[in-house]
Amino acid sequence: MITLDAVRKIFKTKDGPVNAVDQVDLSIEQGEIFGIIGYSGAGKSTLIRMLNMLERPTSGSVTVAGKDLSKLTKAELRKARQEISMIFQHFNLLWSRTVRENIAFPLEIAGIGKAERLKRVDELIKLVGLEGRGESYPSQLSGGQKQRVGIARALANNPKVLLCDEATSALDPKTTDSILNLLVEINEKLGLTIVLITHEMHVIRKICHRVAVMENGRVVEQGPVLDVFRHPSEEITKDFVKQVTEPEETTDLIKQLAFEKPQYKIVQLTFVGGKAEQPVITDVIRKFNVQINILQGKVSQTQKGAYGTLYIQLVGADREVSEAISYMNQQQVEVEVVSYE
Ligand SMILES: Nc1ncnc2c1ncn2[C@@H]1O[C@H](COP(=O)(O)OP(=O)(O)OP(=O)(O)O)[C@@H](O)[C@H]1O
Repeated sequence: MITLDAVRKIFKTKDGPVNAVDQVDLSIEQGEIFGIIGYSGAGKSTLIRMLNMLERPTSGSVTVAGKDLSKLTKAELRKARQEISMIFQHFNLLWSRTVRENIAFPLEIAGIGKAERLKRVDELIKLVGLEGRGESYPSQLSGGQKQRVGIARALANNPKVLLCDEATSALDPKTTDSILNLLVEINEKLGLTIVLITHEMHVIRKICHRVAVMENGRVVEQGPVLDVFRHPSEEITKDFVKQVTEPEETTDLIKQLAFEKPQYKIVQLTFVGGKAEQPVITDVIRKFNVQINILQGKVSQTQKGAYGTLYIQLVGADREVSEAISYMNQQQVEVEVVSYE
């Protein structure tokens, strides 16, 4: 559905050229929810804005639904943009228009007649769960409701692709969850391709099928979400994965234990599915003369199944502990001895 081939964007500034996006290749399938994660300044906004030519690449090509966007005339681009909608962190609603009028706006621009417009607005209001709020003004809505208007407006002309620019970053965790659930619902119901940018790994974890990690304008790692969670290869990806799997308190506790009792090993077990770790722990206790203290455990749900981490402390003689670790290494879990030097 979307192909980026050697895409670069260089901004000319008074301080010299800025390489915002540097030789990015990406391929996003139809019907996929694809996440791009990176810290501030990594080039995410610039990249997503090139997917609808709000920003033109300095070189390389962006193909969406079979069309090379940089080769389109102005009129063709306007038409193509009806198929590539966007929602924003700060909603970008028209404040003097009601919810219904905001949603109707792109339909007016597309020249849709009044009767059809009214019918379509009713459908969209229902789709995003805003029944009864059609006559309200944006200033009378909560953040989550405003984003629902943004989504309804973006869907008005039946786009093929929805671009989400930090769409939940201004929302509290509960509202974020409800908007993410709505995006999944739309993806499944309409078969819409969704590309989102974020700096929050739990957004990726919760709704994305695949993820690309950006750093200094480049995509440094990409893959199915569950694979990236299990085997992050770059340091930056490991940091993002920790946002979800390793709360700060755990890090502090582990550091303290490692300092106080350096002779005991602390091990992180990673497993896919909810039950995999249970037999391993029982087996280790039965087979080896070690005591196991469970420090922290967490199971996170992704679009493609559950992913869990468990931190344990192994207490026992060196040899028994090493043998227990080798044994765990041979089981259906990934094992990493944690150290904080
Ligand atoms: N219009 C512009 N002119 C000059 N430099 C720009 C422009 N837009 C972005 N940049 C620069 O390009 C780099 C990437 O910025 P970009 O906004 O794409 O990153 P980001 O990952 O989206 O970060 P953030 O989430 O903070 O917006 C930054 O160094 C930024 O200063």
